Amino acid sequence: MSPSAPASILVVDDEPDLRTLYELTLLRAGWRVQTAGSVGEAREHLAANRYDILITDMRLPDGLGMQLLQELRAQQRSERCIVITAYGSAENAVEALRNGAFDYLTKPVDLKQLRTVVASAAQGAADQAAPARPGAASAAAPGDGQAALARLVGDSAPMRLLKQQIAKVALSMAPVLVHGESGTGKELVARALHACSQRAQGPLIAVNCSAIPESLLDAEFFGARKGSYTGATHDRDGFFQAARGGTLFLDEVAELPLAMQSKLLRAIQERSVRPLGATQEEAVDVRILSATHRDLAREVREGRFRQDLFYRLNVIELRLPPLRERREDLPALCHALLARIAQEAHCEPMVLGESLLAQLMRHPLTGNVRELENLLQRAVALGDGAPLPTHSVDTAPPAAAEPAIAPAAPAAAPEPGGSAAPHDLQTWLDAQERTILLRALQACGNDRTAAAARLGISARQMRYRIERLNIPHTADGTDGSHSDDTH
Ligand SMILES: Nc1ncnc2c1ncn2[C@@H]1O[C@H](COP(=O)(O)OP(=O)(O)OP(=O)(O)O)[C@@H](O)[C@H]1O
Repeated sequence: MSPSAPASILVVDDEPDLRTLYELTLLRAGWRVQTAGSVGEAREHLAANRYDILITDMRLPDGLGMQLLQELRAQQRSERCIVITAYGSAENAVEALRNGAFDYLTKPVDLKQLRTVVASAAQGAADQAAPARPGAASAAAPGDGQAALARLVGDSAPMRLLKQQIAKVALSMAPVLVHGESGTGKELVARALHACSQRAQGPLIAVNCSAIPESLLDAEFFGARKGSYTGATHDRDGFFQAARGGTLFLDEVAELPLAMQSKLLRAIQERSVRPLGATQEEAVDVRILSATHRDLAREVREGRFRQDLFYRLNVIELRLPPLRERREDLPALCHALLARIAQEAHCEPMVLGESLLAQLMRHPLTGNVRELENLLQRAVALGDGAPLPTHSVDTAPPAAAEPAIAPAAPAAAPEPGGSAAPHDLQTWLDAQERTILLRALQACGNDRTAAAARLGISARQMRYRIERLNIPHTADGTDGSHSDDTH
């Protein structure tokens, strides 16, 4: 397709009335359309012509629309496929997306949604066909996409595979679940997926699901009308509306309470949301990405996560390898992180000494890249010669209640109100917070709810902070059970 020519579309449906309805809708929107009433007829058209988009019903008199999808894929054809599935048939929609469909539509097809989905597919086809500018990146990962992939530092085999997968799956509307331990870079993956997609010009709204108080979840996700709750002084958009035309990234999605999971499922299925206090649903054209460090299948088995939502979010799963599986990335990661630290501090990057690198190579780094970043910040603050803490942050014996990442020298860890300034405020603040949380947990016999109450924060906030700071399951370092892990 030349970037200026209207997209060409093949519509396959056995019901003549529907075929005509789709054809007229698409012609009126300015696209070129041909139609077929069966798999056989579609095959003939596809043998004779190239299209930008194939729209096919699932059930056809002589076979399944999915067969056409698989054949196009086997022939490595570039047509983007949109599958029309029966209402409520999540299996077909998910199977189509896993088979490489660009998107799906549910019967009865909403004509406005048809136009939106086709416009999105046509846009992607035009991007693919646009001649690459000299020095510009490939269509699969345009300039911003390449930059976002480059920000994901690492050239080890698992990272190379991951980057290939990102560039590939970014191109459709399929929901992606990013799975990886804390600090492995799940948010960076989500950003790269967005930047490599044709929605890159649209917004990316990243939401930390564990950080939102339960009572605000509805308004935050779906928006609220003026007066719908005390303090709602004006209409407010929610995350879904803010992400229109772009991507909604649900980080720590496993932490959503079950009631919210149902509402989220509905919003994804219906592609519309109803703001608090509103009478009408609003259509939202949003791609959903999500991430978790938990084993979501296990959360489903144990009744903490809805199976149907898991199924919808996990159409494509990307696994982020922990740092211990790609130790060879350490030097490049250190280099990139030191450059970033220097840029933020407006100083020259520290040159990584052999002995520090050797220490890092031996370090457990169970807190992954985030822990590496903290250790390097500490090394910059204290000088390369300072020995690293011997334990990883989340395996350090907390009985000593000394945060492993806390700068050791008094000058680097001043008392609040003291005259000396910390070299790195964030690391210092994190260290203080970690110590306070550990003390509260110890004082409350590891009861997180009680510790949260003692500190005047909600249990959700407590859980979020504990995870952010890689605090072990029990404040005495033993492997006890969670006391407040209800969802
Ligand atoms: N491959 C990488 N290259 C460069 N920086 C990275 C990489 N992976 C992670 N980081 C950095 O490590 C920090 C943690 O990354 P990020 O927040 O994406 O992790 P996460 O997996 O989402 O963690 P959590 O589950 O705790 O939220 C960030 O500062 C991020 O920029």
